[in-house]
Amino acid sequence: MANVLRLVKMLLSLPRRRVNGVASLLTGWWLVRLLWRLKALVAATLVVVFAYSTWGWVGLILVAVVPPLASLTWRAVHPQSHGWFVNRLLARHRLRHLYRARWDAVMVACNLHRPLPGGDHLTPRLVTVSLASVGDVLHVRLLDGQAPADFTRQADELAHAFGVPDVRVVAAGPGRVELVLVERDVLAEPVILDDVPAVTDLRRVRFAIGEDGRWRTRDYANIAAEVGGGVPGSGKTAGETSLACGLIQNPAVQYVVIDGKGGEDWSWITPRAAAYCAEDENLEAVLAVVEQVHGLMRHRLKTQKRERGGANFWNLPLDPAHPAVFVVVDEVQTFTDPKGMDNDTKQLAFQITARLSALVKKGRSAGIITRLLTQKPTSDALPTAIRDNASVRTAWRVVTDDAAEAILGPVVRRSDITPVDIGEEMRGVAVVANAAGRLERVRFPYVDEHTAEAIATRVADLRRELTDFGTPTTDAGEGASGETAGVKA
Ligand SMILES: Nc1ncnc2c1ncn2[C@@H]1O[C@H](COP(=O)(O)OP(=O)(O)OP(=O)(O)O)[C@@H](O)[C@H]1O
Repeated sequence: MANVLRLVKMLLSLPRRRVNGVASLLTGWWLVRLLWRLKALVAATLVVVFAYSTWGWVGLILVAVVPPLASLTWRAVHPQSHGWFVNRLLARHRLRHLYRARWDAVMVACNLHRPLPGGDHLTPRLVTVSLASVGDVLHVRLLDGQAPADFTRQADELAHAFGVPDVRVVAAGPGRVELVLVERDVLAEPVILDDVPAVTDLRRVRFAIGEDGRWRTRDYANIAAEVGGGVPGSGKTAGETSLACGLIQNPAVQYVVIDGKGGEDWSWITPRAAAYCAEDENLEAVLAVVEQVHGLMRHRLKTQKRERGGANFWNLPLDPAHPAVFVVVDEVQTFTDPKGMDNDTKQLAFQITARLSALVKKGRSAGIITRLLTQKPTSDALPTAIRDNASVRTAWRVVTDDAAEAILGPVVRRSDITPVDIGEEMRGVAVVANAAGRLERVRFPYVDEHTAEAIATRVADLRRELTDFGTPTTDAGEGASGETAGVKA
């Protein structure tokens, strides 16, 4: 009895951790914990033992051959789900064995912990890891009182601690942050598509890939107009082409293209375009097309509520009988910059600019989205009345800060990210404002004109005349008729 009392006394005098250790040793709990930690190994061993004891050597051969064969078959039949599963396994493995093991030490070393009285400390919680083409993404729950900016300040230290060239910090919602461990610049390589999926939801239209390797989307229900600019050959037309290839596959979308270059950059869309005009000199033809779209806008604004039950196009169901109309004006400076024009042409240019300005200002609730592209992003080429009403701006490579500001606005002067830094060889890379209003670099995918033409031909039966939707016919110029070269309306 005295011995038992002595033992109890001794246990009570031991520190709590050591008591737990002794209890675990005596009850065998340590064995359960060890087996649980090594559960994958234990399960594999049990399968091998079972196979061998049941089928002998044949069982062992089956165990060695069946899983890789099953995996290969799965990958061949459904590569997406196979890739997803493998990535998940890999991400879990890295979370447990690579990142969680070092997380506390890294947080302390980078001063992102919070010391507690008594020498202990709290660290932000590493919730999970996902794999992106740019590198691993760590999903972190912040400590109370922390903000993503605390991590942004320590991005350099984090990059050194994790042994990667760069760490990008992305706010991922209240109390959450994502650390993107950048191992490669995904924007350095072109993204070439040999087909483009149809856009089914105009509120989530994929348009480019961000620096984390993920697609960026736009909500076209909230966009009246876009402006885009960049030096010749920077990728404006190609960027628009890849976007159009997805949109034209939607029966509730019609496309109008006016190409101020006067070339064949957009000829691929002819089979599917409700109106196509590649005139750089016959401004009457251009005005005729713009008048048609403007007429459709006015018609919708005046009749939509009475005929369809709502004044705002985007509150009504999307319907091929009432399609969203995308109007692309490439090299818009051809029509808006009056320098060097004779008086008659100036008059036409003035009318075109006035109509475009009205479309930009009032088109949204009529379901008309105007997209203006220019290689000359100055106030002559893009009148401020138009530019300032365009909520989405895309700057491909430009060479001056003034040009960058002309497209993106004054925000670019305060940002580390600027289209002036885009290298000449990085065609298709642009700077856009993300949903939070911050500038970011993206890469537009590239679809060659033959692929684009094949897509347009495939869905040519979705093409409708603008006059089918209540647009008054126009006699503004002979160039507006379908017979005139380069014009189809
Ligand atoms: N996203 C891209 N990925 C890879 N290459 C691209 C991309 N975009 C454009 N390019 C390359 O750059 C070339 C020029 O592109 P594009 O015609 O779109 O330039 P642009 O800015 O519209 O020029 P311009 O103002 O002279 O019309 C393309 O023919 C293609 O070779």
